[in-house]
Amino acid sequence: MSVLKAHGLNKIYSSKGNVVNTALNDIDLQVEYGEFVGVMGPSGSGKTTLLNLLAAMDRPTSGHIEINGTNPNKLSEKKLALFRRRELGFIFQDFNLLDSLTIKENIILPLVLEGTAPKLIEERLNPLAERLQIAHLLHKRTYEVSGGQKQRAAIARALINEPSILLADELTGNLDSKTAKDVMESLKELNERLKATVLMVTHDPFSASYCGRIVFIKDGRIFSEIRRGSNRQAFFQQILDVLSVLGGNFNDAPFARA
Ligand SMILES: Nc1ncnc2c1ncn2[C@@H]1O[C@H](COP(=O)(O)OP(=O)(O)OP(=O)(O)O)[C@@H](O)[C@H]1O
Repeated sequence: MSVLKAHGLNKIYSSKGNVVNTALNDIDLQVEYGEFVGVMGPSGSGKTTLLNLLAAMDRPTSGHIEINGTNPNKLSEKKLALFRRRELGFIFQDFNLLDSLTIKENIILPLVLEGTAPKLIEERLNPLAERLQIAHLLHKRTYEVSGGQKQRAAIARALINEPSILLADELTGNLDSKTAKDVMESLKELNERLKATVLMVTHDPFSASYCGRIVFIKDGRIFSEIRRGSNRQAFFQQILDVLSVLGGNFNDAPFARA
């Protein structure tokens, strides 16, 4: 069952009627229920643009998107806001937690906004916090916990309303390599145990090696796609091989880890 279907996506940035940039060109992408998909590509290849379109933050110039059977671009502003809150979970590089709230208040915010009953909120929160190993931190403020713990809280917040798909943008970009590994292992476990469907944009081949499939884009087009076998280390090597063919700027990526 497909959770996400994108067909023939084009995005042209223009200014005063003049084409400034063709950022995406005829992108077809399908994500199945329970998949863990990575999107990689050199700087400027169109990854953020693609994520923005899939997150319904921006509209394609042409093409069609369907998430859980709904085309978000056909919704009114009000319905779109609800759609994004119910169907999509977001994880960002800089966590996007509210510093004035506790970890628990941050995590449950999407349910509070929905007017969910406190009992149901607790029933959703507790197993998720346990699984992400942040149950002991729920009453702390964001500045009292580490970067990895903040990102775990952000993952919990993204999953608490059981979205159709989790969209992540460089979620390990602000984490050291050991913390990045721990966070990716947790995300992989949530993907496998809860069948959380994940689409993640990343520059980091190590983080990407936790995905089940990687889609590479170059100059706004799909360049290639690889699937993981049982061995993560072998997949890591395969990713490096594609990146070396792909070229572009991956200098900030930690190539040495496996
Ligand atoms: N608002 C905009 N107006 C005009 N051009 C834009 C705009 N946003 C992005 N672009 C251009 O579209 C292309 C794709 O950009 P995008 O940010 O999607 O790439 P990216 O792969 O996410 O890059 P990075 O890895 O550096 O974040 C680039 O050529 C970029 O300069």
